[in-house]
Amino acid sequence: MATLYSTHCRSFPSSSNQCVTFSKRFLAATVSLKSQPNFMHHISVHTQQHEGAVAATVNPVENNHSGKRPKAELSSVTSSPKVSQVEDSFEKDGSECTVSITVVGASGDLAKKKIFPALFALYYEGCLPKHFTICGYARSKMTDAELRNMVSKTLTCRIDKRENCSEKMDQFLKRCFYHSGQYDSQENFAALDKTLKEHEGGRTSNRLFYLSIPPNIFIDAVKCASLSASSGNGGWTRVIVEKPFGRDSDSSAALTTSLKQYLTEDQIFRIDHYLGKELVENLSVLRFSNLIFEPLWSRQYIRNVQLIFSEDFGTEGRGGYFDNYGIIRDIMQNHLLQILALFAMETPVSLDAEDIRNEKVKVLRSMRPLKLEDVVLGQYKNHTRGGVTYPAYIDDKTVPKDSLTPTFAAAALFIDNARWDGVPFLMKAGKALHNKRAEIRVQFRHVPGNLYNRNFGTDLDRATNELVIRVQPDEAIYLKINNKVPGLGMKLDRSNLNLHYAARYSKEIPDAYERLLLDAIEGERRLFIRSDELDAAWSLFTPVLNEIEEKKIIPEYYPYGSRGPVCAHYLAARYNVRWGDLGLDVEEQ
Ligand SMILES: NC(=O)C1=CN([C@@H]2O[C@H](COP(=O)(O)OP(=O)(O)OC[C@H]3O[C@@H](n4cnc5c(N)ncnc54)[C@H](OP(=O)(O)O)[C@@H]3O)[C@@H](O)[C@H]2O)C=CC1
Ligand SMILES: O=C1O[C@H](COP(=O)(O)O)[C@@H](O)[C@H](O)[C@H]1O
Repeated sequence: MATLYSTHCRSFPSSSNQCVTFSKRFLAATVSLKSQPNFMHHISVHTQQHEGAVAATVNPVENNHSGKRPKAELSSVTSSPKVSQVEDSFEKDGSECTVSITVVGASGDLAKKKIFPALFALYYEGCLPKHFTICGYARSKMTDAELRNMVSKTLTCRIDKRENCSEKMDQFLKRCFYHSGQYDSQENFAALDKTLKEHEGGRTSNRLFYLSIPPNIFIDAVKCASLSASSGNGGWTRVIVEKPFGRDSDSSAALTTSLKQYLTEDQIFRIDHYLGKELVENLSVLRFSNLIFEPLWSRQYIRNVQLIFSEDFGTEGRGGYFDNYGIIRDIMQNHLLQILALFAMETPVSLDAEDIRNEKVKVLRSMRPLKLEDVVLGQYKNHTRGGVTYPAYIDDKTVPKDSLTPTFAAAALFIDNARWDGVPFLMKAGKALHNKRAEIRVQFRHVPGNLYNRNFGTDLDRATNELVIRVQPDEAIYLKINNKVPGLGMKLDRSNLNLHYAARYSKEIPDAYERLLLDAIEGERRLFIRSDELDAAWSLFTPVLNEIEEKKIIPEYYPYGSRGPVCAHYLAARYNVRWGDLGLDVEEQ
């Protein structure tokens, strides 16, 4: 089974008698579960006729809501006439399971922009189970038809497969329903439970709640969902929680404690959507499946690592949320730190979620808490270019005029372990900069000796090998090397060995939310944040965040659309580093 690792879409065959169908990827990732007798006694695996799919029939080990994938079960069923008119997947023998996905906060920005489109993409790709229900839940009054109309505006057909798209959209929308209610009303959630049951038609119900709501109402919603709308008949109940997971160590711990009053850790899927991005997912593959990289992956050969995030727009309507958090909490403590952990962790024992997350926690716990002198803060100010005036951060109506909240930060972090001792991990994240980009840059040490030094002139950094993993946009992995310019002379040049995804693969890259939603449905936790990871992440940033707030540190003001504060260069220079994204080679622009 270990050789089955594959990113093939996980299709759900329609034959009955299969509560849960797993991807090859999942089977590979769960190899280590062999050692858990309870798991292997209750799972039988057989291959499907068609290429790429492997199905597993799972019998219940015990009947509870732990959210572990193997606990799905078969159930007896009674048909709901209302539902059976809509859905053709009802199995008369009652052997089917169903998944109900409730988007809590369905009227909001994230739901419209990301969650519903991702669910449609999964449906389009045949990745959802045969029988499923999607239910929007929010306080706004809406009919099913109004929800469908709202959702339909943001659904897109996949670029590489437009066939039957509108037909598929209609079919998908018929599976979408809406239920209006308060987030703190058990009664309203009990009514939701009733609606879900009607759609589930007596099948074993697996329930996924996606909390797409502001953090101050997370616990109310979790309490009500858990007490009044959990799966009641042997299926699992899982909750996807969106960031922010608190704003420092204490509030994060308090959130975890409150969540655990109603859910087990296994049921909580803390989402960091950067972990669902294709090139972040590829990081471990690149490193652990290519002999040429892993031996170089240490202080011996790597001079510094840079994690860079930039956006070419400001807070744009999200200032109310952002002002309470700032860029360090919004991007660094989660997205960039998660990438860093995956980049720097030791080889996990297996691809099992717990093995990977154990290694991530270890590396996070080996890091030094960030110090104020290793941080640069910035905030964007207005700027007029080409007759257009771009607003300052404090021009956002939801932001106080005297706000010191950083919209840009650069930081130098260190991992005090044998592999990374002394290697600066530089982070840079900002809004309203000159471009939109997320990338990992690995700068290698200079070649020892001076055979070709004079060909590089005085600037040895020009000759440094650099591996760039461009997460977005225009995904690519390229390695900067030195080579000879063809001809009779001896002139050296810099070139890129380039894996440019758009040129190499014609298939559209799935959105991060698609991968993560599918993982949550399948019970794959590898890309979700465990509570001890979260604690370790906050421990690194909480002291400096407190100090920034207590000392009211004034950020450096940078013009909207610029490259950000100049001080970021001084920070890098202190560690003998030059930001790789500045002197961009022509082919990188
Ligand atoms: N938008 C984005 O790009 C991203 C968002 N997130 C996180 O995802 C979650 C949802 O984000 P987003 O959709 O932007 O959030 P919204 O502010 O759009 O809120 C979602 C819904 O929650 C309800 N709501 C809003 N404010 C309140 C309130 N004070 N009390 C009770 N209900 C309220 C509203 O629905 P109704 O009034 O109908 O009940 C609203 O439509 C948040 O935790 C956010 O931090 C994370 C990453 C990116
Ligand atoms: O989590 C967040 O991410 C977005 C950036 O996500 P991307 O996938 O578009 O790169 C960021 O704009 C937002 O501030 C932050 O909360």
